Amino acid sequence: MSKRIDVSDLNVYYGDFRAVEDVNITLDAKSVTAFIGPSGCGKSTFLRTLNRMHEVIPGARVEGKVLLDGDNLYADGVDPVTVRSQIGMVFQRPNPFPTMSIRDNVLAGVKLNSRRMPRSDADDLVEKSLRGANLWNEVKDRLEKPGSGLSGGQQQRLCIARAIAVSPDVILMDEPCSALDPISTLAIEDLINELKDEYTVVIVTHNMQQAARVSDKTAFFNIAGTGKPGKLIEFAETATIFNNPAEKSTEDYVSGRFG
Ligand SMILES: Nc1ncnc2c1ncn2[C@@H]1O[C@H](COP(=O)(O)OP(=O)(O)OP(=O)(O)O)[C@@H](O)[C@H]1O
Repeated sequence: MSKRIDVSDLNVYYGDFRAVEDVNITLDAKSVTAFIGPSGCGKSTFLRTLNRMHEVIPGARVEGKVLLDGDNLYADGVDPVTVRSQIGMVFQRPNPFPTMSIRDNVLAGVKLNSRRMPRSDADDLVEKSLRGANLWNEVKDRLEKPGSGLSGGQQQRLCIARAIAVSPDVILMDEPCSALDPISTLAIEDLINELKDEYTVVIVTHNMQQAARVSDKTAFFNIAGTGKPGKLIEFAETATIFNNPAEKSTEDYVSGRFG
């Protein structure tokens, strides 16, 4: 089930360094939100705080609130592993488990959450997830072969199948197409468009056309200089960000004048 994320007064630190300052934003359910901005402005750092993935980085910490349909992900007693099953993540480089079969890759997250299920239920889930990731027809005859035998674009769709197999509410994608060729990129973009019927999708991208093609709303982040924190400058409907932004720095960035 797709859920809304409300972020308030969020600051992110690596040790003493404040990497992201005072973000307030609402990410709508059943929609795609794109994060854009120049290198180092904190897009990935901020994205990771939405499912507590930053906690695997020593010294990384947050102040502020992230609510998933009203429930604070940072409240006392909330298990980050549970958070990550509600809010899945797809990374820049496709990262299937290389020696694991395609089938077991899809089921990897489900097994991690220690859900045991009968073989026929697992088969159904594998098919449903691979269909959901637009990969089923390409792999249905080789489910027992290793995930590493797929093309880069197929591997990324396998990772998306693995993410949706645990029935998350939200899918975070950190530059999911940056390692892919144009055809595979279009396949992922089509898929993102379909995923928003069921999930809240957030995507970090350096590709302006991609942000314009796939997202409903766009958040522009910027940084005043090296050593300064990244900030959310403007957040609006994607058409507004690209055609009629309120801030000059947004206009400069989307028109390619910097970044
Ligand atoms: N693991 C880390 N430890 C310390 N500092 C980090 C770490 N990861 C990122 N940073 C710093 O935090 C700031 C934001 O980095 P981040 O990777 O979030 O930016 P970004 O906007 O996603 O950049 P890019 O577009 O280049 O991927 C940068 O100054 C970066 O050097």
